[in-house]
Amino acid sequence: MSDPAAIPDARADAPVQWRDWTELAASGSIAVPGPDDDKYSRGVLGVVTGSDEFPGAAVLGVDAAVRTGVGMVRYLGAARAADLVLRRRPEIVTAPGRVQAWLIGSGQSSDTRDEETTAALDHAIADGVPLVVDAGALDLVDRLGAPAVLTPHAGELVTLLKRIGTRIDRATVSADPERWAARAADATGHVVLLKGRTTHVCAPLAGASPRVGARVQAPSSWAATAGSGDVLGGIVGSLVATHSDEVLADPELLVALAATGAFVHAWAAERASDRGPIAALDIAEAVPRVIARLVSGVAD
Ligand SMILES: NC(=O)C1=CN([C@@H]2O[C@H](COP(=O)(O)OP(=O)(O)OC[C@H]3O[C@@H](n4cnc5c(N)ncnc54)[C@H](OP(=O)(O)O)[C@@H]3O)[C@@H](O)[C@H]2O)[C@@H](O)CC1
Ligand SMILES: Nc1ncnc2c1ncn2[C@@H]1O[C@H](COP(=O)(O)OP(=O)(O)O)[C@@H](O)[C@H]1O
Repeated sequence: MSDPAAIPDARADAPVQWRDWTELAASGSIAVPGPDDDKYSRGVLGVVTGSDEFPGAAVLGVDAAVRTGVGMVRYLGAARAADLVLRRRPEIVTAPGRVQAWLIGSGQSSDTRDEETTAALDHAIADGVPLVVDAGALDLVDRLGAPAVLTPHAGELVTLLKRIGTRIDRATVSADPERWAARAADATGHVVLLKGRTTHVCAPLAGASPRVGARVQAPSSWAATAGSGDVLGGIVGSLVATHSDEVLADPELLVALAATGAFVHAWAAERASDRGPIAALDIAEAVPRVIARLVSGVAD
């Protein structure tokens, strides 16, 4: 149970203007390549995800990122995961080099992080480009200097808040996700995307109040399947990499990009599902059709 006495109230519950994220809103966050573009100008996503324990998460995130429209993905995570990523996606580059954004943490655990992964995460955090921080990298939140989106599920949000002295449980988060997503954004100073049937994206308080939050309602719950969040990480990572300069100029843009990622994920799940069960990779496979509809504005 939550312990109200443990909740610091100084900046608590500053107002948020919640906006339901629509197809029209999402269509504004898709970068369409032009005649002068090449793979680098479109944006490169650096990825440090997966581990010997959870190599599949790396495959899922990378596959989703490629299908969301990034110019290139550099995968710089664990060796076993890299083999699997290349088997699924020969387009991926495993050589180090410049990137426009990083996706870190999916399929990792801070408890079992090896030296190689630690070094790769250190590099990503020091790189100065925007980050998408998932699962097993959320413990690094205090070290993030560049603009970042944190992508916890309710359990991970509980852990995030515990680190700043707020002791609540998962049920408390689920009962009032708007409040706790906003609280986590303020506590960390980063945009927070709290996953669920309704996904809440909230910016930290920075000057003007109320700040903007975005809500994405999934049309069904078939996306609640293992690895689905790893796919979401790849989608959001791709959107951030393709808008890196804009994010560095205005970090609040991460709210629109993250909400668009959640929108694309929810509707890709819907398309893949056709009212039946789906696997996480099915969601990734349906992403291009959802993006095509967003950029054409035409229903098929
Ligand atoms: N293919 C891949 O590579 C995949 C990789 N993945 C990666 O795995 C990492 C861990 O992420 P996660 O969210 O699954 O675990 P975590 O946040 O520790 O929460 C665990 C909570 O769940 C609960 N719980 C467990 N079993 C339960 C049960 N049968 N029935 C009911 N409850 C059960 C458990 O409760 P407990 O057993 O302690 O009571 C605890 O509260 C992460 O890096 C992610 O990216 C995933 O995306 C999956 C696909
Ligand atoms: N009941 C639900 N209805 C629709 N989508 C859901 C539901 N529960 C979770 N999701 C979505 O599924 C994904 C689950 O992510 P996560 O919990 O990180 O799973 P995993 O770690 O297995 O990848 C998120 O995108 C979340 O928004």
